[in-house]
Order: sequence, then C-alpha cells, then structure tokens
Amino acid sequence: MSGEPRSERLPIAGPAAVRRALLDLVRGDVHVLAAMLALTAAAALAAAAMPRLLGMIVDDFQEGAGASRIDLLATVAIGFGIAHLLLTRFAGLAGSRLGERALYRLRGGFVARALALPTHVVERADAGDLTTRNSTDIALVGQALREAAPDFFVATIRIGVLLAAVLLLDPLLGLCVLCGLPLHWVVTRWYLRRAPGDYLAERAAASEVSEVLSAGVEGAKTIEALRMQEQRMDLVARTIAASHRARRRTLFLRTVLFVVVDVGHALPVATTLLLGGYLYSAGGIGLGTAVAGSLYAWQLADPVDQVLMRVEQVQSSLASLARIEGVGEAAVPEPASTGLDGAPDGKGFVAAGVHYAYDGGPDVLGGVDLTVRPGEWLAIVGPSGAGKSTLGKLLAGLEAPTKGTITVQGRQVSALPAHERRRYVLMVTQEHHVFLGTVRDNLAMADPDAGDDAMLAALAAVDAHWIGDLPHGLATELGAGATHLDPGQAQQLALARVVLADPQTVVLDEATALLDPVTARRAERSMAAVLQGRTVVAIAHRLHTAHDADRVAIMERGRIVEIGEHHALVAAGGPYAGLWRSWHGA
Ligand SMILES: Nc1ncnc2c1ncn2[C@@H]1O[C@H](COP(=O)(O)OP(=O)(O)OP(=O)(O)O)[C@@H](O)[C@H]1O
Repeated sequence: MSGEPRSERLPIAGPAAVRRALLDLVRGDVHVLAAMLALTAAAALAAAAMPRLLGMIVDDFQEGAGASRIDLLATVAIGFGIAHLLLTRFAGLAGSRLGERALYRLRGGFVARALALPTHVVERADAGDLTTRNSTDIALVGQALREAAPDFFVATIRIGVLLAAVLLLDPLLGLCVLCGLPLHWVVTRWYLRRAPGDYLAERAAASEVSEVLSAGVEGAKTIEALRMQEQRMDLVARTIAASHRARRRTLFLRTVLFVVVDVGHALPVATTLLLGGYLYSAGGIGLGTAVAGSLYAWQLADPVDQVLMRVEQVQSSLASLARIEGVGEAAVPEPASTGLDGAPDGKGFVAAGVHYAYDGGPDVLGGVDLTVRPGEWLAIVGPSGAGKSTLGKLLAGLEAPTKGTITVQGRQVSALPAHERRRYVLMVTQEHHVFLGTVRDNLAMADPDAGDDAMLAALAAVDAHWIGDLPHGLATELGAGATHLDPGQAQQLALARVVLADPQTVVLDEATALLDPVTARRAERSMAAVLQGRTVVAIAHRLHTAHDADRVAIMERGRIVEIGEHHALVAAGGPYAGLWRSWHGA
C-alpha cells in the first residue's frame, strides 16, 4: 500500500448512548443489583440504630435505670454492630459480583464491536486510539464498576439513611447535620470543573520536562559542539518553571478541596454539639438525643468522604465508557443471511463500473470492469499505488464499492454475511496471526463445524506435519507463554484455514513476500496445494507470478488498462510489455 493514510479518531458516544450502555451492563443482573441495594440499606439501618441505642443508654443511665437494662441495650447495640459488619460484607460481595459481570459484558461487547469495524476504519483510526480504548478505558471503567460505583452507591445510601435517622431523631439537630452538605456540594463542583484540565496540564508539563531532559542527554555532544549549553539550560529552566506552575495549580485545588471538606465534616459535629447542648440545658431534648445527634453528624463524615473520593472516578469512567461505546458507532452490523450455499453458477465474479474512495478522499479506483472466470488464475499487476490491493479487498468483499457493483451469483459480495461469503472468496495476505488458544480454536474460525479429522487433513494438505510433534496435537495451546509457531508454521496454519473454509476463489495479496527464502519455498508448496482447483486472483507485486497466470490485468491509476494472456500482451507491446521489459532490465 502506498501513500500515508490520514489518521482519524473513532467516534465518542453521546450521553443517551452511555446511559443505555450502563443499563445494558446491569440488565442481566437486576436481581444482584436489587440484593446489593437491599443489603446496603439494611447495613445502613443497622449502623443508624447504634447512635440511637447509645443515646438511649445515656438517657436510661441518667434516669438511674438498672444494670440489666443498660446491659440489654448494649447487647442490642453490639448485635446491630455485628449485623452492620456482616451486611456490609455481603453488600460488598454483591457489588463486586455485579461489577465483575458488568465488566465481562463490557469486554465482550467491545471485542464484538471492534471486530465489526470495517477494515478501512481501523486502518484510518489513530493507531493508539483503539488500543487505548481497549486497555486504559476498559481498565478505568472496570475499576469503577468493581470498586468506585458500588462504593459510591453504598455511601449515597448510607448518607440518605443517616440523614433520615437524624431528622427523625430531632428535626433541628437534623438541620445542623445537613449544614455541611452545601459546602461539600459547592467545593466539589468547583473542583470537578477545574481538576480535569489542570491535572492534564500537569501531566503534559511533566512529560515535557522529561522529554527536554532526555533530549538534552541524548544530544549532549551536539549541544557541546555547537556551544548551546546556555540555550538548553534556558529551555530546561523554562519547562521546569512551567511544570512548577502547573503543579502549584493542582496543589491549590487540593488544598482548597481538603480544607473545605474538613470544615464540612467538622461543622455539623460542632453545630450539633452546640445546639444539642443548648437544647438539653434548656430542657428541649434529652441528653441521649443530643449524644445520638452528634454521633450521626460524626458518622456522616465517612460516607461523604467516599462520595467525594469516588465522584471524580465515576465521572472519568463515564467519559471512558463514552469512548468504548463510540467504537460501536463506527461498526457495521453483520448482513442478514441470503441463503446462498456457495454452489458455483459458472459466471464467477463480475465487477461493473467499480469506483472506490477511502473515507471521502479522491477515487483510488476509477471505473473498473472485470470478470473473474471460474477456475482461472488471474494476476493483477501495475505500479505501486495503482489500486491493486484495494481492488483485491473489494473482490474479497472486505469493502463495498463507493459506486458500481461486484457480484457473485448476482449478489453484492460485500453484502454477504461472513459465513456465506467465505464459501465464495477468501483473501490471503502477508499477515498470519496466530490467535491465543489451541490449534483447534485457530482452525475452527474457518469452519466452526469442522471435526478433528477434517482439521488434521487440512493441516496435512499444507504440509504442516509439525502438528504430530506438538505435545497435545490439536489441543496444544498456542501464543505467548505456550507453544510458539515460527512464521512459516503460522502461515501454514492460516493456509489450513483456507482449506477448511474451502472458498471457490482465493484473492492472494503477495502472500510470501515477508518470508525468508527457505520458508518462502516451503510456503509456496503449501500455497500451491491450497490453490489447487480454485479460482485465483493474485495481486502480483513480482512479475513472475503474472507470467504463470492464465490472464494478466494491468492496473494504472485505479483502472484496468490492459488484460489478456502473458504472451499476447508482451507481443502487443502495450503497458504490460513495458513492465515486462523493465523487469527484465531490457
Ligand atoms: N487505508 C487507506 N486509506 C487511505 N488511502 C489508502 C488506503 N489504502 C490505500 N490507499 C491509497 O489508495 C491508493 C491505491 O493503493 P493500493 O494499496 O490499493 O495500491 P497498490 O497498487 O496495491 O500499491 P502497492 O503495490 O504499493 O501495494 C494509493 O494512493 C494509496 O495511497
């Protein structure tokens, strides 16, 4: 492929799609969600019962109640304490289970959406974009689903129950407990508005410092030779100063947030104590009520801290979820079955008036008409960038023409569902990926119904006799940390997949170009076995492939300018004859 493709970002889902995605993630586990919420509410109620009981103990003690009554109340309080611990643990388990299962769905969904991306979208997407969404974004959402979101919900429920408990205890004391919340609300909003930008700026400034320093170390000799020490020192000083400024900004955010949050925690406790003391001395409430109210105010600090701590994590994970869901917006759904069974109709592939442009760019195919006859070996040759590989991808149905049609059995090839399309055509390229899993898993992709005998026969057909040396045969695990296949074996595995898929036509894009000579010869033998009896469209980057073909099509600037049999074309003295002569150095 020639030319530098423009890089683009994948889409990002909108808020409505993110809400739908969140619902989908928990939809299958509504009962676990309900159990988590119920257990959390029960745990919060148990926790809320303790201050009330302590207040009762204080009142009873003051009124001179007997030891047995105090012992009973203390035992009940301990019982509630134990219940709180147990319920919190089970709520935590339910939350983790919910999170783990949601993460499992999220990962599965992401893989499905990524696999449904058209090749040109993957090729054009910023190289790191898809990888970051698959790694960092999924990790962030995973962490939020497993920890932050359950903690956030648990803390929110605890706050609600505590507030209800203190308002029921005494509405005036309840108002005192509430007085810290507006402070938390205002400072958190202030912090969240500034934090993302300032933290990003801090990280960017830190990377800039390390880049400038390492560039200085790497280029030390040049700097010395050109006597640029002072300029470099200036640059280093400026980047460090910028980093210092960025750090001060985030430090300022933290100092304001932490101080206000601490004040927000202390204020309700102080005001409840003051008002409780006043009301008690004025005879408005009992001492037990004042004690219980202060304990509620004190208990509130922990869940409020949790909410503040988790809210940022939940927010940034929602941004990550929007990026993960966005991948689905560029995906193309699998077409519906057409009922075609792969039986040949004698017409082969027919390309009529085919145009193609990559993502709104100029046409790289400008009106290709071509019939690939059943059983023939057609080589496509031409200068770099002429559009050979693009035409190959279109013939294999991996992309649809922007104008015109490519049909087999009267149906547009790209519109056939994958399992039907591979009965007609498969593209074989230079990339032979070995997937993590067993040899059997790697082969079953081509034909999920194939039995072991068919798989072994396919491997034998491509000379992959090494299967007999593997410790567990077809059940041998392949990939990192397991059995490693060399490039030649990886190619044979890919070719065995072609044998299993058994397509009528193979589009071959320079399949042996990246292999060393010995492996390439082995691969060519395996290839010959695979191609036997099939229609072959060979994207030929070397002309000897063309010499052996039944017909040769010559492409220039997105069009087929000549087509015919090798000797006839050489004799005709046209573009192919020119290529042939220059290849022979004549
Ligand atoms: N993914 C892509 N995005 C944008 N443009 C592309 C992409 N792939 C190919 N092109 C452009 O399409 C044109 C045809 O490329 P193509 O790879 O089909 O040519 P080719 O004849 O196979 O070349 P080569 O022999 O160098 O592989 C070129 O101008 C190329 O830059």
